[in-house]
Amino acid sequence: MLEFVNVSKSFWTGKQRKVILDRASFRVDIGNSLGILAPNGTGKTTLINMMAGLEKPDEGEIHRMCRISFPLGFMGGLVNRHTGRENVRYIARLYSLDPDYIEAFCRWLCDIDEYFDMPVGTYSAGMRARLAFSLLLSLEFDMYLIDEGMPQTTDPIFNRKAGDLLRSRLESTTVIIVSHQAETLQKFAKSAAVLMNGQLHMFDTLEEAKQLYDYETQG
Ligand SMILES: Nc1ncnc2c1ncn2[C@@H]1O[C@H](COP(=O)(O)OP(=O)(O)OP(=O)(O)O)[C@@H](O)[C@H]1O
Repeated sequence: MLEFVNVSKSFWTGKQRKVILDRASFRVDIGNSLGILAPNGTGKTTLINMMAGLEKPDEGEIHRMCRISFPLGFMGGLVNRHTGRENVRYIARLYSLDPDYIEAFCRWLCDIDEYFDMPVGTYSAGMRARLAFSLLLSLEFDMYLIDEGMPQTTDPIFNRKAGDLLRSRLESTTVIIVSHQAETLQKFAKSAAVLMNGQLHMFDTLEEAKQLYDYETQG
């Protein structure tokens, strides 16, 4: 279970206060995958980062009662001066998992040959994305956080291999996915919400959420 209790978050831009959440309270239960609709620039990434613990709220409490993933596509956990192998073994130990298994899985999935044993700082953007994505798939979480659909690398073979794995994983787990369009949420969301005016408005179905979202964004 993931719970926000009276959480506020805003940014001061130098001219105005940009409010993302204003004393918002909601909870997401395991088994009830949630799709969150929000227009661009309203705080989707900030919200997902707060869920993951990457960003702190200004006020309020966030309770994480299960294993919550880092956001899909997040690469901040990789250390440039360490090799891919060192990075994934280190993270395996952080999660109390078998480093040999995690290394073998990531080596197989990201398929970057000798670069796996070279510092991550030498990788292309696509290689980094493949390593981060492989790492996420090698770890087991109770809830997966996804910002705007599946991240795509430019490698079609990797996309197919990793996409199939991700889809089968997500079908049997709990997903929180944020997007500015309902179609992206359709496949996974059991319930839905709209992020608006600092609040997360919860609905039982995506259709209901979409009605409010369309009304607010299209008039
Ligand atoms: N550190 C920061 N300082 C000031 N403003 C910020 C900061 N981080 C985010 N913002 C602003 O807060 C708002 C929400 O940002 P966020 O990236 O969460 O939105 P988003 O919905 O994910 O955007 P997009 O759809 O464009 O990716 C934006 O207006 C952004 O410019």
